[in-house]
Amino acid sequence: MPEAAAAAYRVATYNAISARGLERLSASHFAIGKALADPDAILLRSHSLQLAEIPASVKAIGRAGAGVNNIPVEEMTRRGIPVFNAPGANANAVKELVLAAMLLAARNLVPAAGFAQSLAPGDDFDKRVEDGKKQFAGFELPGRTLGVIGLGAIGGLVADTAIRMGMKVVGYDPEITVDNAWRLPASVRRAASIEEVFKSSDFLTLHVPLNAKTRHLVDAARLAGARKGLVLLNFSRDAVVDEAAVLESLAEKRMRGYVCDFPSPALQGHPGVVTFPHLGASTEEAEENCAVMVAEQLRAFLEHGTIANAVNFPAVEMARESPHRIAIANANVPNMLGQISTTMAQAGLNIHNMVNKSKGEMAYTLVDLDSAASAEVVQRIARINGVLSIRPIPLIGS
Ligand SMILES: NC(=O)c1ccc[n+]([C@@H]2O[C@H](COP(=O)([O-])OP(=O)(O)OC[C@H]3O[C@@H](n4cnc5c(N)ncnc54)[C@H](O)[C@@H]3O)[C@@H](O)[C@H]2O)c1
Ligand SMILES: O=C(O)CC[C@@H](O)C(=O)O
Repeated sequence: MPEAAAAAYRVATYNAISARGLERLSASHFAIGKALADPDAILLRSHSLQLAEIPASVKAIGRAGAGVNNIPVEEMTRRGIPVFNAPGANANAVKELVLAAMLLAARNLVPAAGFAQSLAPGDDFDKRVEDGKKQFAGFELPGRTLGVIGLGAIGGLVADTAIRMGMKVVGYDPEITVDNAWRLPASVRRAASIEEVFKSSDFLTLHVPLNAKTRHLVDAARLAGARKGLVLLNFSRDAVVDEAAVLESLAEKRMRGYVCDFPSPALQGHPGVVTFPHLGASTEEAEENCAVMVAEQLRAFLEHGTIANAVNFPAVEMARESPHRIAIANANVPNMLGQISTTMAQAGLNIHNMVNKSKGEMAYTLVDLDSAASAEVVQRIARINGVLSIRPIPLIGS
């Protein structure tokens, strides 16, 4: 493909990425293609890279969404590769589906719609409608208690909307950010423990990332302590819930229902379960928001080395004042900057501007030089113990 050969950067896509996002990667600089070979960046949604061989050419991964459990983030960090996501960009879409889930569970809408659709035509049609409806009588939401586990972008919106609908909300999030805490309505009650949320909720909704701490966060012991008649809503990830424990609780009629975004063979056909095909972020608006946000982040990183919303890298901004920029990811240990700048000085390079930020065990440095670093100097820096990746970033014309 001649265009691909001419472009400065190659982006391999997996899953359907909104065209509005891809437009942010101009054709003059970016060759974009499904599973393109030797990519500089990978742009995906739920496609799993966990067992994939990620090519040596890859410099960044962009997740057009929130959850990054489909990406081997720790391995990427060791390789000095940032993993970007789109925080909050699909939160409203998920919130709306959670509301739909609460309403459909409270009013028995799925079986009721199935019943109405299944009625055969006949003289007594209207009578059969009226006789049948009794079995689907439900309840209303005001005054009921919604437990929210995880009060980030989605959990915060769900809590706020539930309060506006007259529900009581009890929340649990030991790692809540100050900004998210400020955004919560004052009437959200803070639970002292996760067990307290199970004990006091009519509905319980999960909005945590899937990781080692949240795997099977909903298990048999917690469900045993739940309020009778609980409706569990899972729009987080399948493995946050122990499905076998949920099915047992439903069979014993302790739980009223389980509504989730993750169908599985074990859940198929169960009358107390409603599943959707991972639809939470599937709105035009959310797909566009996520794709635009992550495409812009990838473009800024590839063209200038700056970083916003990487889950494993610090945020780094530096106005471009030189065509000779170098980006270095390194272990966050003493004397890395000293060794890097000494190597540059020994090669006669003058540092025009520099920024260094750290996040956890890794750090990231952007250096603008007054003249170009030779390939040999770049190699010398790459060999410094603790340097994870190094990339000269030429300034490309518009
Ligand atoms: N169904 C879908 O299509 C869909 C769409 C978007 C997000 N998601 C899932 O929802 C998750 C949350 O998305 P978000 O945008 O709200 O993310 P977010 O990062 O804004 O919020 C996650 C919140 O969970 C909290 N948390 C982490 N561990 C916790 C724990 N052990 N107990 C309680 N709280 C904990 C964090 O402190 C944070 O406030 C994503 O990671 C993803 O797995 C699903
Ligand atoms: O891309 C999707 O359709 C799902 C995204 C969602 O699971 C997320 O974590 O943002």
